[in-house]
This record gives sequence, structure tokens and C-alpha cells, in this order.
Amino acid sequence: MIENGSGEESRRSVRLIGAPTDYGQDRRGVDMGPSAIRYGGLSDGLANAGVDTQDAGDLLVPRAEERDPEYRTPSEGKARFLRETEDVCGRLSNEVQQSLADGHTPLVLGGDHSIAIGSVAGAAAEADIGAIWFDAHADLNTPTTTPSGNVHGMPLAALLGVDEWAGVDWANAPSLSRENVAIVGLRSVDDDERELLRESEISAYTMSEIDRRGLANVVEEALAVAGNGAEGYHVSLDLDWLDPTIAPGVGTPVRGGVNYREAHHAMEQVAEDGGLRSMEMVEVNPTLDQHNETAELAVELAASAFGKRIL
Ligand SMILES: NC(=[NH2+])NCCC[C@H](N)C(=O)O
Ligand SMILES: [Mn+2]
Ligand SMILES: [Mn+2]
Repeated sequence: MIENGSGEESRRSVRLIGAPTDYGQDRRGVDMGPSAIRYGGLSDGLANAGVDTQDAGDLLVPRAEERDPEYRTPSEGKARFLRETEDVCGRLSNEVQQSLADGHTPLVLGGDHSIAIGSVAGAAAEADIGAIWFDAHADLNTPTTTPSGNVHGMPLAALLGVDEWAGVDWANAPSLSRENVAIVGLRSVDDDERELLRESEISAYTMSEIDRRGLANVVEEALAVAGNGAEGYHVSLDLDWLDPTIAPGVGTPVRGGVNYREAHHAMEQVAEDGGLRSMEMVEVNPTLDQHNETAELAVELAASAFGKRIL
């Protein structure tokens, strides 16, 4: 349920937007994520959560084969497929803005995590928002610091306007401010990202902190950070947040992630908090999955985030 402005509660309506990209990393197949998540039962799952759903279909994304991945202009630095990413993210941002203007909560289906640049830019276009980044990774690289050239390791830096991302208009940079960003579940961080996290106000919760304090406490704090003084927040759910034993269908798995019940409970906390403005689920790669279990888990988690309860 969401507030409709007059203090009454109304049924939430969700609009699905598919962003089938694989430009942002080098394991092919993540562009099939939106189909896998839909086949995993997303609209039924959301109906069980008590929300209305409409499906806007997928953005048209040209295949990466049409360009030499090693071809880069100087402004692209070491980032591969930056212009293609810009093209998709610009269109995705418009779709997300339109969805919000029409009164629907956008739920974006990736695609690799580079699409977050578009979804958050859209969600932040008309409001000051925070973000919770559920991820094994910090995604805080730039076209200079990137160890891989993969833009899926950079979206949070782009949205915060870090270094050369500052003022990048297709990222609406900065779309986010550091004091309203929380990263939850970190366990794989590059040196430059670590340095940035040490000196900045970004709230970063590692798996060790989760071990020590419990995920529920950490998520409670993360929700407060993201929502503090903001008009709602975006939830970015990278499926590699979860332990690879339950979410094997991702391109950059890292051992030691959150377990099944922890993940559900975190999403239940999101639903209960009520400040969710937009959401995305990214990095599901069906070619690396086992019987679509990662996509099905994404469906279950979305249902919890939108209010499905056990009782
Ligand atoms: N969204 C993700 N799965 N990101 C993984 C990033 C991995 C590494 N930090 C890189 O920049 O290449
Ligand atoms: Mn990740
Ligand atoms: Mn990520």
C-alpha cells in the first residue's frame, strides 16, 4: 500500500520495464534476464503480493556484435560500450520518469548493472531520492579506475558524479548524494573503491558487519540512511548479492553472500518501510543458471519487496 497524498492508502501499481543489455560486462547472456524473470512467474508473484502489474515490454537493445568492443574514443577511457550504454540508459531514464508520472512504481528488469545509471537517473529526475544498493560489489569505478573495462562495475560512481562522471548529463549526475546511499552486502571491493569508501560519507555495510550485527539491523539502518530527508528511495538488487549456492546464475559470483531467509527478510523490511520509489533487479544470466532458479529467486524477492507476507 502507498500513500496517495491525501493520507489515504491505495493499491500500488507496478510497471515492468525490461532492459535486456549485456554491454556492461563480458559474460554473454545477461541480456536474457528479463525473459527469464518473466518466465519465472513475475506477474503472478506480484499479484500474490497484492499489487497491480502492467508490462511495458523491453527496450530495444542492438546486439553488441555490431560494434568492436575494443573500439573506444578517448572520452570513453577504459570503459567498453560506453556510448551504447548511454543510449540505453537515456531511453530507460525516460521510461522510468514516464512510469512515475503515470502513477506506477517502475520495476526494471536487467540486463547487467550498467542499466542502473538509467533507472536511477529517471527516478531522480523529479525528486531527491536515496538508494540502497544490495550487492557483493561497490560498483564505484570510473572509466579510469576500472580494472575490467566493464561498466557494470561503475553505475554507482556515475550516479554520484565521482571524478570524470561529474556532470555527465545522461547519468543526470549527481542523481544521488552520498549521505543518502547505502551499499549492503559488500565482499568484493577494488583498491580505488576502497579508498573512496574510506574517505566518503557513503554508508557501506560489508558481509563482516552483517555477520556481526545481523542483516535485519543493518537493513534497518540502511533504510534510514536512504530515506533520510529524501522523497523515497531506489532499490537496486544485484542478484550476486546472494550467496552463489542459491543464486548461481550471475556473471560475477562471490562466495559468502546472504542466504535465502536473510534476503527475504531484507525485502520484507523494504515493503514495511513504505519508502520504495523504484526498483530494479539485475545481473540474472540464464546461461549460467540452474533450471532458472536465480530468476525464480528474483521473482520471490520482488514479491516480498512489494508486500507479500507469510501470514
Ligand atoms: N554489477 C556487478 N556485478 N559488478 C561487478 C564489478 C566487478 C569489478 N569491481 C569491476 O569493476 O569490474
Ligand atoms: Mn555485483
Ligand atoms: Mn552490481
